[in-house]
Amino acid sequence: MSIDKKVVDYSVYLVTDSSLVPESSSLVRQVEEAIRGGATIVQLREKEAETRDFIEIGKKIHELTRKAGIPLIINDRLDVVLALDAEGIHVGQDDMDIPTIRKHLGPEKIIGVSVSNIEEARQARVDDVDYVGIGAVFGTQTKNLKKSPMGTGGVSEILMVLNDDEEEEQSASGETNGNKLARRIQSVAIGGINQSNAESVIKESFSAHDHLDGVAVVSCIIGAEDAFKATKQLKETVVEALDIMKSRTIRELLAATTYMVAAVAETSPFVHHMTNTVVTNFSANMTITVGASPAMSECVEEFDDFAKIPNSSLLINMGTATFEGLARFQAGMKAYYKQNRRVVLDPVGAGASQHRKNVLQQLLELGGFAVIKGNEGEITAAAGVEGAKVRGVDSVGSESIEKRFEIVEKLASTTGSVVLMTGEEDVLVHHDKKNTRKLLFRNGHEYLSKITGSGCVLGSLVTAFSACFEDAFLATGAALLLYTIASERAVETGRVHGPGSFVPALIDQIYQISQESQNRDSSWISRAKVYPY
Ligand SMILES: Nc1ncnc2c1ncn2[C@@H]1O[C@H](COP(=O)(O)OP(=O)(O)OP(=O)(O)O)[C@@H](O)[C@H]1O
Ligand SMILES: Cc1ncsc1CCO
Repeated sequence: MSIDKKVVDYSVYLVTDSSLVPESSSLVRQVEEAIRGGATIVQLREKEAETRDFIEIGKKIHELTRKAGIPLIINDRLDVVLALDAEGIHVGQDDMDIPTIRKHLGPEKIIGVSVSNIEEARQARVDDVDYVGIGAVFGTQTKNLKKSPMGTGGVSEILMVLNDDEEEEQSASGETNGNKLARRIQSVAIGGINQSNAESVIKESFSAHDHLDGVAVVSCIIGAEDAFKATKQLKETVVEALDIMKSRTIRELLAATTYMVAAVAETSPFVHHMTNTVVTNFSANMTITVGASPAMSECVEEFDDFAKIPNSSLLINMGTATFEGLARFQAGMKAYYKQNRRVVLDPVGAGASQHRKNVLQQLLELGGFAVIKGNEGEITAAAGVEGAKVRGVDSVGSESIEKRFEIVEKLASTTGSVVLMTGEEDVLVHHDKKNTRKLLFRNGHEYLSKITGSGCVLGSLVTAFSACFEDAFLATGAALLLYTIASERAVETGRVHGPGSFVPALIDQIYQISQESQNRDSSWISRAKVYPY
């Protein structure tokens, strides 16, 4: 059975090294077990082997890979590839040049090359290889490194150029270079990767427009007493992490978040709050903490002036809305829309009483909200879905994830707004003409549900962020990540003994993350638990 190289799965890329095989096993046995455990591609790398031995062992391993329908790649030796009719070759920077190899192997064979910097990645693109091995990510016992490990940051930099169409056009300088990418170059990271760091390697190694396709490993499988179990465990981790990072939306969000947090502090948007009487002080403090500028006002006479302030935005929070309050909300919305400003709605307590339902109905009729955010009960009521489980301003009880997405999508499609449903897990959806983006977030500490106004102050952050960025979906996601990751870090300071001491620690951590982001330190974002849906 021949293997179509266009559909090869690079997720668990096994590289052999017979010197690492445990005494109780053999290389063939380790590879067999690895394939059974889920290895998706095998590279035979036997630097020390004589040609005859290399071919002998290659035949046995090729039999295994053929049976499993996965490719066998040969390290460096074109003659061995030809002798075995293997599926491809992997070469280093000092080995035979790619055009010569391609001439001998033809278009159907897989050619991979090791790259360790941006120039080599650009060259790999020009040479039209099928995949690159990016490394070494970490120090490794299986190879004497000539260069220092690049870390996941180095992998990201390479992924920034590897499949960048704009770069491709620039490098072609207006001419057709004949090598224009017809397809994506696949990529695996290599060097010191194992079961315990594979997830973070994949999650940290991304750029907004590209991601890894797998990890290449040697010792953690070849040297394992139980190669089947070792591979199975690695595969589960890798598949889950790749699923997340293949989502362009997630990559865009993660790549943008630190920048957005810094930019909010640097541009200091004005956040006009028409909010409830319970949370005014908390909301004002939280707004200041991210570097934005709050003002609480219900005075219709000054709305036009406020709306004209550069980078202004309006938050309407229905928490203690009266009938007279409704008219003020409407006046506020009109003043801000007149200046083309963003308005965010937090329909606090929607569904709790007939009065709130009426107020909400009229606000939605005027519409135009950049973002609508609320807890499950509130968003369910706003979506017009029967059975919202509420008690006053609290949401009680939870539907299945599927049902929650259904509700959020309904509100997002009827209003055109970005919709965020909060809770232990947060659901974020936006429908626009081009596409629908849907994400599930799992950060946040339980103490957020033990204090009043945790949703309301998140509304302040969402409003500040959406004042600064055209893409209100990413702005909302960034504000949510900042807030929920800060809540986790707050508790980890060791200074939190309950909900009371949690609040100041939360404010401190939001401030801290904002400072880190302004210093271009984005390491905090690797805590993000965000999933495609
Ligand atoms: N059990 C939990 N574990 C982790 N995070 C939570 C939990 N409950 C809520 N959160 C987080 O708390 C924030 C507020 O969400 P929540 O749904 O509690 O808002 P709310 O009910 O509108 O709050 P309030 O009405 O008090 O302002 C969100 O960021 C959410 O992710
Ligand atoms: C407790 C409460 N009541 C009206 S608004 C509010 C703040 C939390 O939503």
